[in-house]
Amino acid sequence: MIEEIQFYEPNEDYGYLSNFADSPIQLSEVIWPTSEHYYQAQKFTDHSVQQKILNASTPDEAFQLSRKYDHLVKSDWMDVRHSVMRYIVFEKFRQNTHFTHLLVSTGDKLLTEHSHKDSYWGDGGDGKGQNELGKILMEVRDYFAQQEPFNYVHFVDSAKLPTQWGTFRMYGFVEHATGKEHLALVYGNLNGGEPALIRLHSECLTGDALFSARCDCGFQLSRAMENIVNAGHGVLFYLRQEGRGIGLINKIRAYHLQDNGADTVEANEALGFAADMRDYSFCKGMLSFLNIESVKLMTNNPKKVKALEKAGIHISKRVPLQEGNNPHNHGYLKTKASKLGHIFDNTFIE
Ligand SMILES: Nc1nc2c(ncn2[C@@H]2O[C@H](COP(=O)(O)OP(=O)(O)OP(=O)(O)O)[C@@H](O)[C@H]2O)c(=O)[nH]1
Ligand SMILES: [Zn+2]
Repeated sequence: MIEEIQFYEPNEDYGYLSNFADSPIQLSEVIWPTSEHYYQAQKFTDHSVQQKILNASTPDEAFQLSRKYDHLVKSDWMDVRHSVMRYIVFEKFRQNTHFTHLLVSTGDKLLTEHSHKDSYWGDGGDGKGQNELGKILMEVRDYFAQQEPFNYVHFVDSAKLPTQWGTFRMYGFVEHATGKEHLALVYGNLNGGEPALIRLHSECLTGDALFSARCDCGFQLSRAMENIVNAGHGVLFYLRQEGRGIGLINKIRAYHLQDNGADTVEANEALGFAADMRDYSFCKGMLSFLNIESVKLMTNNPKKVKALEKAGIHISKRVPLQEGNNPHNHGYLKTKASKLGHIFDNTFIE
């Protein structure tokens, strides 16, 4: 495992850590294009110089301008520059939360600005520099790693997932509280402005992978993915909540009780579990990572709607997902309606 992350150019790996990364920061009425613009402008008391730097078209130009006016740098700059840098790096991550998720996902790795030109903010290229910018970034990371929604999950990696309907981008997250590995299958562009069509799909190995007809999960999973592709954009969150949170082996024990006449709620309770053990709060971390605030939610389960609303997500619409009714799961569906509050059209389960 890499223990050190070296960064420098904004367009390279981990470029978001650079002060040159495109990350608008609003301070009172002013929007600074990057933390570099702000940092360079603070060297001067002359307002016209500050304006020129603010309006620089690139962080590089902002840097060059501060060199051009070097003779006007305020006398106490060397005393205050470190606190200016810490302030603006904190604000950059406070206001650009996707970067914050990425920063937190670096875990406890050493962050080093690998700069041949700067042995104060960087490592001097030979590793002997002070790396003060890296130290600030690690401080900021430790702070946000304790804050919601960054403390729920951390992003690890993503990859293409071609399917029969279309190619999704699969994002892998690890839930801090349980260590469980959850997925977000993203399709299309989520930044189009309209609410994303999403599904919170609880893992059901028997239904999702073993073609079980005793529940509706597998039928719902395929339909949900097809709906997302047809909609042009959306996310299927695949949540490791097997057995409504009791796990696969306990679900088999519950099925065994159901084979002997118990219903899906009675079976859970006979095993000492609540009817539904799932908690969706960690989804807040994945939704925030993807910058999702308003959704159309494919579900028949009002509890999921409430869970997302509690997480501060706006549900613009609940989209029913009534699939796979068959003689083997008819009783199960009726119990979900009568005991777990699921909403089905009469035509679906009568
Ligand atoms: N304990 C238990 N879990 C079950 C049973 N049947 C399916 N599951 C699990 O229930 C979860 C799916 O939940 P459902 O209640 O079917 O549907 P839902 O996800 O709450 O609601 P929808 O979003 O409308 O699908 C999966 O984790 C399944 O493994 C059962 O009889 N007992
Ligand atoms: Zn199932």
